[in-house]
Amino acid sequence: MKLLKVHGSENDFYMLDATQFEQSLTESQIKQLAVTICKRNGAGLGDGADGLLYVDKADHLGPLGKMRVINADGSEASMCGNGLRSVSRYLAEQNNEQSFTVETMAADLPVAKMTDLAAGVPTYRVQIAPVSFAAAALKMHVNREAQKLIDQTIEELDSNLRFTAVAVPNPHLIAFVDEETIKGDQLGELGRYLNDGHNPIFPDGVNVSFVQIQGANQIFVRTFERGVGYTNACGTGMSAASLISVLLHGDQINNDVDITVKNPGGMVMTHVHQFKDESQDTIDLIGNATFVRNVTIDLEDALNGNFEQAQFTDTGEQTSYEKFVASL
Ligand SMILES: N[C@@H](CCC[C@H](N)C(=O)O)C(=O)O
Repeated sequence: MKLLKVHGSENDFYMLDATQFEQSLTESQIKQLAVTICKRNGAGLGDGADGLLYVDKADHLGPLGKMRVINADGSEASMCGNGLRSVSRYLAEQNNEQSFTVETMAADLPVAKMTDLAAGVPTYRVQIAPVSFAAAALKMHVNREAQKLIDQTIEELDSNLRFTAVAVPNPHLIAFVDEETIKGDQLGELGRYLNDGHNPIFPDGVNVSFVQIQGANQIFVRTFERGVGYTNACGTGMSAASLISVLLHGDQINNDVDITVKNPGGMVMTHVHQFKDESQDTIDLIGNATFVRNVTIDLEDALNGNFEQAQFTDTGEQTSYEKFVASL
């Protein structure tokens, strides 16, 4: 089996092209593979990963391919912004196309190759959509079954932080904080509680992001992800944070020019497109799609967590990415 280790803003994944198999993997094999290879600290394949990007043929005419996203804990997500950039690059290079759509769980999304952010840093734009603020879409039960949560406190969580919840279409909970809070432990405490599978507010879990406004059209976002934990960046989280920044802090963050979104793993650009009907809103997410290494391993070995025979070949792209981050 061939795998590709990829990342977007150091949110890292193993990408698996399902078309290489004569017989499709079963659902339980896909989940088991994600859980086994993504483990960190030497327990998984290589340095592990935040998730598995499962690339397959599209189910219908139009898209160049289909992306499924399996988190490191084996749960499936409806969307992954950082992952979609790498999948877009993979499909672009396989099919010699620059602009096309990719099927995802909730929508076929337009993607395109862009000018590289820096030398040796391949860059793609992906659309993040559909957007919904509805509690039902978020599977959220908050503040006596409020239908939306926009810039409100949640007393059970914190009496000062003001939260906004939005599905893009995976669920996100966003709060604007100061520099000390963004660096502190509260994000992890909230993230662990809201993703414990028992809490009454988000029983299915939620991605939690703290956002700091750093200047005109510049924000910093740190995310605790559902199904993973802290990640270096979350593409849908940064897109959701950009939309909420425009909504709540339009004096500093607006749609006139791209928004610069810094994160612990690097930087992306976003652009929010707003419509009268907010369910039509979309966000462009522009950032690196770095292929770090090719991996070859026997499928049965990978499923059984036996990684001794795995072969790794670095692409050399990571050096260019690190140079780019150092220049920020
Ligand atoms: N890292 C991703 C989001 C992956 C899915 C998320 N953990 C979820 O369960 O919703 C991104 O870049 O968007």
